[in-house]
This record gives sequence, structure tokens and C-alpha cells, in this order.
Amino acid sequence: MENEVLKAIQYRRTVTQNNFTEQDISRDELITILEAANAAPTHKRTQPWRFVVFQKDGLQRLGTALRAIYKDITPAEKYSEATELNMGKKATTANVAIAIVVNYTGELPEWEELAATSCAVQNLWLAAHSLGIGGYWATPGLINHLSAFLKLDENQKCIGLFYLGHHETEPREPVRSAIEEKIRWEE
Ligand SMILES: Cc1cc2nc3c(=O)[nH]c(=O)nc-3n(C[C@H](O)[C@H](O)[C@H](O)COP(=O)(O)O)c2cc1C
Repeated sequence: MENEVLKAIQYRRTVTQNNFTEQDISRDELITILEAANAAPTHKRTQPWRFVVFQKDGLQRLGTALRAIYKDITPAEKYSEATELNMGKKATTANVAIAIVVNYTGELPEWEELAATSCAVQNLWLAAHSLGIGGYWATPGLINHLSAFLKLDENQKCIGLFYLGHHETEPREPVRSAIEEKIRWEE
């Protein structure tokens, strides 16, 4: 069986900064992508996903913050200047970065709000893919230290940075072990 939705699911891939082109992601494209995220399923309609979108100078500020946090939290014996520079470069070489935030309402077990936000991220990723925009979900340890920079409330937590850019990489199918290994049929 084949249709556009199934094709998008199969061909959505992680695309990293090295493959991003110079083409800007437009505000219309971003709104389309974020509207797709906002259509995710949500128990009790708590809609716990929040997004902080970085573009232009915002990306420079994010890069500076990532470098400073890395420097701050890394023990001297593990610190490397190359890693610090690389942390900043991830932000400054993306066209857009989106901080993914869960807004815990207390109305549901936390895992349900984390799960709903993850559904929103998959929607965002598929929508971006459908527009020729690639990206990936980055979860370095320093996202646990971003709350002040992101101006998050006490009940909010950043669960990743989603880096986005237009790209021209060839479509690739997923590398996965067979689904049969992950199913037990009860008939
Ligand atoms: C919750 C989550 C966290 C991830 N964190 C990272 C990360 O920190 N760095 C990274 O390069 N990729 C990260 N990824 C992307 C995975 O590495 C990627 O999805 C996986 O290699 C499969 O490739 P595909 O997305 O092309 O199918 C993350 C994905 C998920 C779902």
C-alpha cells in the first residue's frame, strides 16, 4: 500500500546542519510546521507542547548561551574548546532552531504530557519533511540547564532543540530491524 502520508513517514529522515542549504525557512512554512505540531493528540486537551523559535540574531544568542552553559557545567578535565565551539555552531549554522518545551499542567501523569509533546514533535518533523525542510531532534545534556535562558515557568521543561533547514539530500528509507521482531500476534 502507498499514499502520501505513508511515504512521508517512511522517508522522513534526520538531516543535520552539514546538509542545510542557505535557503531561508519562511514564516509561512514555520507556521505550517507549527500548526501541524499543534494538531497532535492530547489527553484532556491539555496541549502541553510549547515552542521557542530562534531565527537570525536569536540563533546567535542561542549559540552563545549553549557555549556558556557547556563551559559552566563541564568539569575542567573534560572541557574541550572544540566541543564548546561546536555547541555554538550547531545553533548558528541552522536556519531555525526550535526549543521543544513540555508544559506540565498537573492534570495528568507527567508521562502523558511528555508523550503528547513527542507526538507534536513527530507531526512537526513530518510537516517539515513534506515542505522539503529537514531537521533533527537534539538532546544534549545541557538542555537541562536552559530554563533561565528560555524563560521557562517552574512547571515547564525543555526536552530538546529541533534544528531545521532546507536541504537537497536524497530520499532514504529508514534503517530499522524488521517489524516482525517487535510484534506478537494473539489470534
Ligand atoms: C527523543 C529523541 C532524541 C534524539 N536526540 C538526538 C541527539 O541528541 N542527537 C542526534 O544527532 N540525534 C538525535 N535524535 C535523532 C535520532 O538519532 C534519529 O532519529 C535516529 O538516528 C534515526 O534516524 P532517522 O531520524 O533518520 O530515522 C533523537 C531522536 C529522538 C526521537
